[in-house]
Formats: sequence, structure tokens, C-alpha cells
Amino acid sequence: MAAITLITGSTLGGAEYVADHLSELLTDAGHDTTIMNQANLAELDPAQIWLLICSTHGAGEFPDNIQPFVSQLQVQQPDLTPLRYGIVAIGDSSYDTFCQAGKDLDHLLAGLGAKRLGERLEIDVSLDPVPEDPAEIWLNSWQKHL
Ligand SMILES: Cc1cc2nc3c(=O)[nH]c(=O)nc-3n(C[C@H](O)[C@H](O)[C@H](O)COP(=O)(O)O)c2cc1C
Repeated sequence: MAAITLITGSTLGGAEYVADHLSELLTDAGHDTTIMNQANLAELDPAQIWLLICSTHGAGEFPDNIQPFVSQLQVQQPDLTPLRYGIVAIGDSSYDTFCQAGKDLDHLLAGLGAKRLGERLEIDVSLDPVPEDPAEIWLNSWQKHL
């Protein structure tokens, strides 16, 4: 069983609800989970698995609550070679910058040596108004990588 830290980027709370739901499902499956809604690099262990759930705001911007963490990664450039992570990007395809923050976060982690488990999920809330539903389906296959 795995130790998984769920990290959220959310302005209006939707991504946090998705993280709560995925955390519950992972716990039911026997994993240890922690949710961080204000992630701080110094408190995170790259030997654990990170599951990032991040919406996009502004014009392709990161939500405010995850911006400090993103800046820490950009400035400190930690070696994340031991890290394995999954990513759920949430956005709205009516924006040109669809799921941009989730995509940027994915590229940032990969650029620091981390290995993504499975495919990145991109949830389009204009098609899936309840993002927990596609997230749950994605989790079923993502868990096989753990
Ligand atoms: C002001 C505003 C700007 C947004 N900008 C984008 C964007 O650039 N790209 C995108 O894919 N979605 C964008 N969205 C859609 C949000 O990502 C989407 O509504 C998401 O579900 C919000 O998640 P949250 O509740 O976790 O903040 C925007 C939404 C708002 C209200």
C-alpha cells in the first residue's frame, strides 16, 4: 500500500472537493493519504507519491493557493528524481488556455526529474459539471500504477 499526498490548486473549491473524493477512495483501497490545500515544498517528501489536482484561473494562471508551491519549485529546482506523481487538471474548454495550470505543473515536475504515473487527466467542466465522476473513473486505472 502506498503513502499518497494529494496537493490541490483551487480557487472556488471544486478541485478540493475532487481531492477529498479521491482521498476517500484511496483510503478505502488501503492507502495512506494526506491532503495539502496550501502545499509547502519543505513539508513534502519526494519518496512518497504526490497526486496533484489543479484547476486553472485567470488566463491560464495557477490558483492562488498553489502559487507559492509552484514558485518554490521554480526557484529551488529540487531534484525530484525519486518522485512519482499523478495529475488531474481541471478547466473549461471555452478558454483557449484549457487546463493550462495543470499542464504547466506536469511539465514543471517532469523537468525536475519526477516520473508521472499514467496519463494526465484533463477534466472539462463544460462537459462534466461533476468533476468527481471522471476523476473516479480515471483513479480506477491510475491506482494500477501504485
Ligand atoms: C475567472 C475564471 C477564469 C478561468 N480561467 C480558465 C482558464 O484559463 N483555463 C481553463 O481551462 N479554465 C478556466 N476557468 C475554469 C475553471 O478552471 C473551472 O471552473 C474549475 O472548475 C474551477 O475549479 P476550482 O473550483 O477548483 O477553482 C476559469 C474560471 C474562472 C471563474
